[in-house]
Amino acid sequence: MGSGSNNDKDVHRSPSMLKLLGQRILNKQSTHPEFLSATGNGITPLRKRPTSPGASPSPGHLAANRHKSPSVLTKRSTAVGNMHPVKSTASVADLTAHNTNPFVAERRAQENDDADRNGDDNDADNIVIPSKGTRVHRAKSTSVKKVAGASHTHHMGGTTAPRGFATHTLKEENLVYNPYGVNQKPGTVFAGELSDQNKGDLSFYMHDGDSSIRMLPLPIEDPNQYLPDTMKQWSVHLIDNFVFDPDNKPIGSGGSSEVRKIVSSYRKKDIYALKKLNMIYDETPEKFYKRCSKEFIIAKSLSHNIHIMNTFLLLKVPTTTYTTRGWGFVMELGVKDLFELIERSGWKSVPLSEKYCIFKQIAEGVKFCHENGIAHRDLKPENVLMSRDGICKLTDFGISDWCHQDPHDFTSPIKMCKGMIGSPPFTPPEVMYWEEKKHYPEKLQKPYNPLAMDCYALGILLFTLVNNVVPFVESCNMDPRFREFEAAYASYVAHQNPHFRDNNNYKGGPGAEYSMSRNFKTPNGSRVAWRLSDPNPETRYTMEELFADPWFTAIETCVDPQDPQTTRPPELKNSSTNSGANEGENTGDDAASLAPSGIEINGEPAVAAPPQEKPRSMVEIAQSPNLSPKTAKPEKKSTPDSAATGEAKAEPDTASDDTTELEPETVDSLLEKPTPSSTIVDSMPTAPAKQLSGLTVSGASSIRSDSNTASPTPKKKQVVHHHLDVPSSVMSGTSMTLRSLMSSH
Ligand SMILES: Nc1ncnc2c1ncn2[C@@H]1O[C@H](COP(=O)(O)OP(=O)(O)OP(=O)(O)O)[C@@H](O)[C@H]1O
Repeated sequence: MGSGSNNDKDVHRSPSMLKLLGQRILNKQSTHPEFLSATGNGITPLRKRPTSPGASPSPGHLAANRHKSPSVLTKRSTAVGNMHPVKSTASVADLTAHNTNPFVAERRAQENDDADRNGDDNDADNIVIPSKGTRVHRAKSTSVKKVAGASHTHHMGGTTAPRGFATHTLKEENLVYNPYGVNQKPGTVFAGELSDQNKGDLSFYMHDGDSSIRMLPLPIEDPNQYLPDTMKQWSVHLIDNFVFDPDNKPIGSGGSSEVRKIVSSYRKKDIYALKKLNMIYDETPEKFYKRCSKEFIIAKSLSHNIHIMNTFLLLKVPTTTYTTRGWGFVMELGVKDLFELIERSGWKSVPLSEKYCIFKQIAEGVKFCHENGIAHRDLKPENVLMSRDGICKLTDFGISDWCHQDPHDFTSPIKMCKGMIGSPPFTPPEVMYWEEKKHYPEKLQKPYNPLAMDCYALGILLFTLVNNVVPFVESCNMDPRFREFEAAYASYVAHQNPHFRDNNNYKGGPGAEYSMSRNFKTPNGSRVAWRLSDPNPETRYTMEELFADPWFTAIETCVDPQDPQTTRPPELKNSSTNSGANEGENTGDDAASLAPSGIEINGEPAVAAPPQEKPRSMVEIAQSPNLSPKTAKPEKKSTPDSAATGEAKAEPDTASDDTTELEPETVDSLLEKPTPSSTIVDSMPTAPAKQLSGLTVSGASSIRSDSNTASPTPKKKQVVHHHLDVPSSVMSGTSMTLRSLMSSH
């Protein structure tokens, strides 16, 4: 970016910039540096970008705002005035279009029809690329028109695209009260379809069975119906073995989920994250189940690597004070995500060696995904979680996909993708061409390699880690900053380093005269970032090339990628579904004897004695809802005390103390029954919350030095870096703001 330095100068001295700063400071919109964005002035703030079509240009990086509905964020950001209208991140609608789950047989003929109509963006019938290396596109015989049509499937079928999707700035959107606090996206009934007469009528939200309501109809499906045999679960109800954390605040939220802490009913120190999944747009329940089960299958199949967030269970979540009924993942609990670290003012002072360590850990996670036939497709700081011992772990496989034409055969060719997915600017230009709103000529919309997409995101992540800001808002030539980058790239290769893109050429990359390279301090790090962010996917670094790069291989990390996962899998003692599953057949009262075969958690059998019987499906239960007296309940209800000590078997519904043990209960009634918060709180241990709150506070003490509360046999990691020790000095907001802006590029 030859002109980059001049531009940078202008940025730093621009009177309009100072004026803008003054306005912002006076308006007290925020004292945080990244809140002060400047369009076109070369400063691109880091903003949380949910993978969502309704993603607003939100100041979503502020912790306080992160749990609020996008509607609120949109309003706020509009008020901020000059903030970039950050365009849509990948469409949540894409999630539905990408929900092909090879493990689920088509359940309805109608569903088949739907799939055909929508097309599958992942279909790559005649598009072949060798798994290794050459990145050759052989154009499909499909007409351009058809390809373009396929892109519409990413937006819920073109004309049926939800309102709000095409208008990312959502100017017309009304602020709508969301009684659940769940992350309803603009374009759903809450923002787009709510008729006037319904506004303000809270009962409207509580209705069930109306297709426009984002609530699953009863009965909630049994997750086992959607899982392959090897992943079938003995227990499928959250309340069988977990309780909500008394704190009960969401710890994160995304375009289609809300994340809360839950605790094992038996071990108060075993704290997990519950990713409660929400329906999106006009998604049908069937599509919701397929989408979520696909995400779970991918996440779980990858949960054997230290750099992947461990996902344990896919469970039915009841309606409680804090959640609506549905499905949720039980996951390893992260302390914070990488976005939260980068947004801290102290991030700029984090030594490069630590940033490179984080980068390498992320790359290890990506490599593991690819080696296991999965493309992540939505890499960004928000989707990198930090464990309590400071290890980086990839999460959110919501738009991930099997990347080989035969998902089970990793030697089969790479399955090329079509359509807009991902989160700008981490989405590469070849994918951005599919963004409908950009109106790129259809001839530019070529099938793309999802692995190259991940490599590009890694490059932008490296730039972001090193420069403390994203390099541009979107990786497309409609973004002036990206245009500069692209031009600088071409110029550098043409005039300064003609062999830059050659294999095994490890000459240094662009130097300090390029603003994006200035903070690397080494042309070798710059080389890796530029090679990964190559706008041309044909010459972009592959993972193999990255892992062969001498600078990259020399990066010291604080964890060995071969280390085992450290989070203890949740203990399961109770299974309310299966306790009635085999009535009349099962002779044993022992819960373990009811477990289906093949259940594994973290590679280990969930129960000792797998039985032969199939778990009873929700359909079967719905047809014959009474539970067998013999197997209906554990023999004893747990008391708060016994739950805390882990001595007694858990009782799923601690509120129903006066219910007789043998009283027939339907799954519907279990799901319908709200869990009174007071009861939950009573039965909750208090220690974990305290310990966790200590962990989340930034400060001098290292997270590593804290005891590992999740694992009974914590593996002591070698302390090399303290990734979680990033101070946030917001106290002198104004000066910090100015200083940050002046030095950010
Ligand atoms: N296991 C976890 N532990 C702690 N926090 C988590 C966990 N999983 C997710 N989070 C938090 O919740 C946020 C949203 O999670 P996630 O990205 O998985 O949801 P999503 O709905 O798929 O989001 P997106 O809009 O990116 O698709 C994350 O950025 C993170 O801050």
